[in-house]
Amino acid sequence: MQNLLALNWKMNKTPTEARAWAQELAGKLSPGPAELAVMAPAITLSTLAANLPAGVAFGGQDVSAHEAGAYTGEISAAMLKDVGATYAVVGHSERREYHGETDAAVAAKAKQAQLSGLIPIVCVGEGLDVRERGEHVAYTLAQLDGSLSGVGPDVVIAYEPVWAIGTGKTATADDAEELAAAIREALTTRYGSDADEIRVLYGGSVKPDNIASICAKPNVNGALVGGASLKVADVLGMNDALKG
Ligand SMILES: O=C[C@H](O)COP(=O)(O)O
Repeated sequence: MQNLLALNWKMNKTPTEARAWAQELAGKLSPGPAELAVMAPAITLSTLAANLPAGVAFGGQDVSAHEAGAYTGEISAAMLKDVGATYAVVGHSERREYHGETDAAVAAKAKQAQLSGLIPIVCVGEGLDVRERGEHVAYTLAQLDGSLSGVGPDVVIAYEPVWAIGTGKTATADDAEELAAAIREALTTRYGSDADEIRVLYGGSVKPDNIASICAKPNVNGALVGGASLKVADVLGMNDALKG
């Protein structure tokens, strides 16, 4: 399965900065080995559509659970699809923490994304307190179960331990694999053999110097990257590291 390098800019880059980033990438990227996808602020997506090199996908960082209508400030799945998006991140820990998103809300967003032909990237992962109690596997699988209620198998899962996000504390490759394997097993229970095609990403302080060992694990199929997605040099470094 081809690794997915999903680049989450979070609330960074104006459309002008996004254009410069995309043009720099277009000038320097050589094809493969990972699939690249930029999860960017919605206001930059048309600019990315016009400037990203061929083969580099993009998507939203969130999507509404509603199809259309009186939901001020929301972005619908159909809107993302119309500008050419392939993916939509749902249930990122920052949405769960700062916007109170529940597993049920995340599942509703993922379902709405799929109805418009987008692939949801469903994020799960435990906080430090849960990890220290040794309950990280059970916690994350319960979150996964609730977040996939009614969601079909055309999905990507991102395991992001919250304590490793933006902190410089990376989970070890073995930590990532422990959860990726548990997630794969849960996906197999839910989707049968379709689970073999579902990419399970790791996220949390991924950089050019640690991505290769993490993605070498059998159940890890790429990374969801925050801080190291902002500079083209780091993105090229991560992509090169996956060449092995
Ligand atoms: O979506 C990305 C994750 O939150 C990881 O962010 P980070 O690479 O800055 O730790």
